[in-house]
Amino acid sequence: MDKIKIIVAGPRGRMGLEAVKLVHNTENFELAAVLDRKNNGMNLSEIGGFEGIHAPVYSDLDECFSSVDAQVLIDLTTPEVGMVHAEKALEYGIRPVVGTTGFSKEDLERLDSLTAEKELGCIIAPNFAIGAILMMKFSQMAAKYFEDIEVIEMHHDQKLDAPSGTAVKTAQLISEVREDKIQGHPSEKETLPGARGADMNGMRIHSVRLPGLVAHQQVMFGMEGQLLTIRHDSFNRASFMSGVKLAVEEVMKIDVLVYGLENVIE
Ligand SMILES: NC(=O)C1=CN([C@@H]2O[C@H](COP(=O)(O)OP(=O)(O)OC[C@H]3O[C@@H](n4cnc5c(N)ncnc54)[C@H](OP(=O)(O)O)[C@@H]3O)[C@@H](O)[C@H]2O)C=CC1
Ligand SMILES: O=C(O)C1=N[C@H](C(=O)O)C[C@H](O)C1
Repeated sequence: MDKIKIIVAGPRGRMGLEAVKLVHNTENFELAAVLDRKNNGMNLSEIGGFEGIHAPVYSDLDECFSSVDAQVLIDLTTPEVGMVHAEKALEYGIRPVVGTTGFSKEDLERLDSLTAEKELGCIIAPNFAIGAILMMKFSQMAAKYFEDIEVIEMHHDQKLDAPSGTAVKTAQLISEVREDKIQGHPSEKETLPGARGADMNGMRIHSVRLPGLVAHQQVMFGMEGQLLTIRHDSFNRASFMSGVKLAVEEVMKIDVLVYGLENVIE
């Protein structure tokens, strides 16, 4: 079987480093190149932490996509850059697997029409960890029975976007089965702005940022006399990698945009 040739964008990042290792260590994957805003023209193996992993480093998108023979781009950067990378990749016939979070509704719509136009698969996965996907699915199940819901997502303090992509996706999945409802006391007043968190269709989302954390979320469902809490914890970035592998394999089989790995996992 031919190997899937992959470009990783953001290789020096926390997730990018793990993704490079995953591609390097997976039998049917080949690391074709990396996209890095620094180190243009170097070989990845010359950069600290990547000894023995050989791949050309590009900083220019067009140069990279036009000269490298690749089928998949794994993007783990920032929302602004990730969107440019994904659009450009599709233009060059490369299928994006995007773990980067913080994309807007308009970004997703744009990628949806671009994938349709190009007839190429694209996967946007706010969370690659199987446990997190189950946490989201279980939350959607629970929301059929509990209408009062608060999401608490907790991350390391270097995270750029809030709320997390996972929290947004969780609230979207819940909104598919829950009637919009304003929660709390009808006359409640925030004496400190933001105290009640972000509001999505009446649900509240709270973002905690602390050093030492990796990625954690609990969804709390309240009802008279009872509380259901559904929680997931990622203690390291390796927890996301089986999902990245699955997404790369799946994106080769589809010709549409898939938003969320729950649509791929049975
Ligand atoms: N889907 C999932 O399961 C997961 C998704 N994520 C998401 O993945 C993304 C990356 O997270 P993480 O690895 O922790 O972040 P890091 O900050 O560790 O890595 C981001 C990388 O992007 C690069 N980058 C930043 N700005 C630019 C730019 N303008 N041009 C090119 N490259 C750029 C950085 O390069 P430099 O070092 O030069 O700044 C860095 O290598 C985030 O959006 C995060 O939310 C994270 C974990 C799991
Ligand atoms: O930035 C992170 O770390 C993470 N980002 C994703 C998100 O925003 O949900 C996935 C995971 O929570 C880790």
